[in-house]
Amino acid sequence: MEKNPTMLFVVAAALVNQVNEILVQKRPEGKPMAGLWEFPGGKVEQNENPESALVRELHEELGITIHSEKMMPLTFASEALGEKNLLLLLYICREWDGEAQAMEGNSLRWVTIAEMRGLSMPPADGPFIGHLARMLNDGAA
Ligand SMILES: Nc1nc2c([nH]c(=O)n2[C@@H]2O[C@H](COP(=O)(O)OP(=O)(O)OP(=O)(O)O)[C@@H](O)[C@H]2O)c(=O)[nH]1
Repeated sequence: MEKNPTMLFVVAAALVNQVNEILVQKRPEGKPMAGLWEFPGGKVEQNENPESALVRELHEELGITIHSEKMMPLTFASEALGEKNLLLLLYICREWDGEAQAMEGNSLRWVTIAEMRGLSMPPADGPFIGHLARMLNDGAA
């Protein structure tokens, strides 16, 4: 990471419940892209790998525990973000311990794919919806 300080590594999870709804959270006021709905997650810190960053972020944000063997890489997005390039890794996860709660006060919603299509989300997330739709319709996740 030190060799490429312009790259912003972010991990996020599509948490899917038993009725194929996906958890999204609203970006809080005061943060860039405030008010947009996003997948829970955040920046990978130095000396962290993506999976441990995701475990940490979901615990901080939602109070749940996920296990790395239960998270499957789904797809990624690469996009200019200010002076940096965002590399956003999306995982899909159907099993975790605990019940998701808004630990940081963000609004949370469980939405269907159809509902997700109607939400305002960060630009990088747009293509994720089609990937998720295919995955859930195939019954592969
Ligand atoms: N978590 C998350 N971040 C996303 C998504 N899509 C997307 O463009 N991002 C971008 O990825 C970056 C994640 O930063 P963040 O501010 O949430 O990260 P963080 O929790 O580590 O925040 P912090 O800087 O306050 O510690 C933001 O620039 C955010 O806009 C998404 O679906 N989920």
